[in-house]
Amino acid sequence: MKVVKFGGSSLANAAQVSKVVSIIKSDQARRFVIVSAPGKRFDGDIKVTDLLIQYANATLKQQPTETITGQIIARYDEIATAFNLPASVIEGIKQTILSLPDQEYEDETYLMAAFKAHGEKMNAVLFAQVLQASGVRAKYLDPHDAGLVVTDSPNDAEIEPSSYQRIYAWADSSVVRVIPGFFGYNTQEQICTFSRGGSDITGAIIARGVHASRYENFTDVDAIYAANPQVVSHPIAIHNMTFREMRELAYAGFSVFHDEALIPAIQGDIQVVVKNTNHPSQRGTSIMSHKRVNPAYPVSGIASSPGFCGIYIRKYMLDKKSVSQKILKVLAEHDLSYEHMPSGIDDLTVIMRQDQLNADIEETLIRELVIALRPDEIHITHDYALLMVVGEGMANRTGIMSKATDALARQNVKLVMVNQGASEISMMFGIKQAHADVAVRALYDTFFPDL
Ligand SMILES: Nc1ncnc2c1ncn2[C@@H]1O[C@H](COP(=O)(O)OP(=O)(O)O)[C@@H](O)[C@H]1O
Ligand SMILES: N[C@@H](CC(=O)OP(=O)(O)O)C(=O)O
Repeated sequence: MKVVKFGGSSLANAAQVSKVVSIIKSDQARRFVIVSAPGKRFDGDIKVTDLLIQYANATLKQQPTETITGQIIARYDEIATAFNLPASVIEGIKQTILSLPDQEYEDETYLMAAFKAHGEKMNAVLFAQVLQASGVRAKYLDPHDAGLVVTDSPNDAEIEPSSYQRIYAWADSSVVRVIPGFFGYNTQEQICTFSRGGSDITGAIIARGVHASRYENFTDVDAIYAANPQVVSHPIAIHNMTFREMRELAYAGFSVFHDEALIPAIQGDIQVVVKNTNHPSQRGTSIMSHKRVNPAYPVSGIASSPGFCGIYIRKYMLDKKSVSQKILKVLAEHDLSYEHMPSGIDDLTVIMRQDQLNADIEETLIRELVIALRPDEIHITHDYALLMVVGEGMANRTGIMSKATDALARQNVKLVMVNQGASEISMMFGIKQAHADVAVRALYDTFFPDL
């Protein structure tokens, strides 16, 4: 039995939804369908999740919301009309969207989570009706009834492992179950979402829960490519990759699959196949625990991710143990997380995601670090990107680092951080965000010559 997830691009309008119906009808093994909210129909369009975020913010600021709710409801109406669904379906969706501000929420963060989640919830309700109208025996299954319980972190939740046993109770369902992605409920029965792009996570959780033989993730590309196709033109497709390669690449910018979604798949040892809704017969990319490495191509992929900053600290006679403990304490007090902390004899840089900070938090952070560490120098540098070279074939190979740094030097890409050794299948560089695309292209041309 297979679990299939369709991303926002696959459900953006009625024409895309028709393709999804055909994909489900073409394989009886596709029993659990996870849906995202309608995504972008064209460049410059707005995803329903982003419209819902605007709606939540307008509600919180007590601003008018008619225009935004009109845009949200129109997205579902377009699909309901194309499939000739009864008027009661769109009426139900409309009333649910309009009544979101009238519900009770513990605070603003729970309100935001509940508004966002309704993009997927309404789409799953609608898509179950579309399937029925197309002759498929299908029913909506809410994450609550599926037993999908998550941690109490309204907009960045994680699965509670006890959920898997409850989900398993649905494994023998006699009808196709349509489940909204992206959210679950905490133990107080409040909606909490995963991080953005988190419908991939729901798909993997359901796949592990029902012991699926395969988790198919349908999107808008024929495969996962060795580099982002928006950066490198016509990159080579990766048809087989390992879980750990995908996890590192997803972390470093391959936004096609969420890095957290690999964890349930690894735990359940479930093959993940990324496929294209627009070309479902293409083989796509298979992600499993093992693969045969081609010695000619030790590198599988090159990724870059923007939005990092570094707090640079210089202190002579730096006692690493006490300094890092003090830094971690200050960060924890502000609920901030860091990604890397490379250090030298007198220097240390804390690399963090910049979206956690603003001018006020930065000022406080620097003030508290000065008090805690008495550094000789401290400053924050913004707009770094992390650049990652990943491949199972890199383990036990020499010369890869020098090839990479040579290629970057030829393009005048300055390295602010290098990390090799944390994982035997990857190396990481900190570079200026403005250099990221040039750097990805330089590394791609080096590791995939003549392709
Ligand atoms: N290495 C890569 N291979 C394929 N796609 C990539 C890669 N890196 C980034 N992407 C982007 O990921 C997009 C698909 O992911 P996403 O937008 O989340 O789709 P969905 O709406 O199906 O969830 C592609 O359109 C592509 O632009
Ligand atoms: N709709 C949510 C969750 C998601 O996974 O969406 P998509 O499948 O379109 O990436 C988001 O935009 O974050």
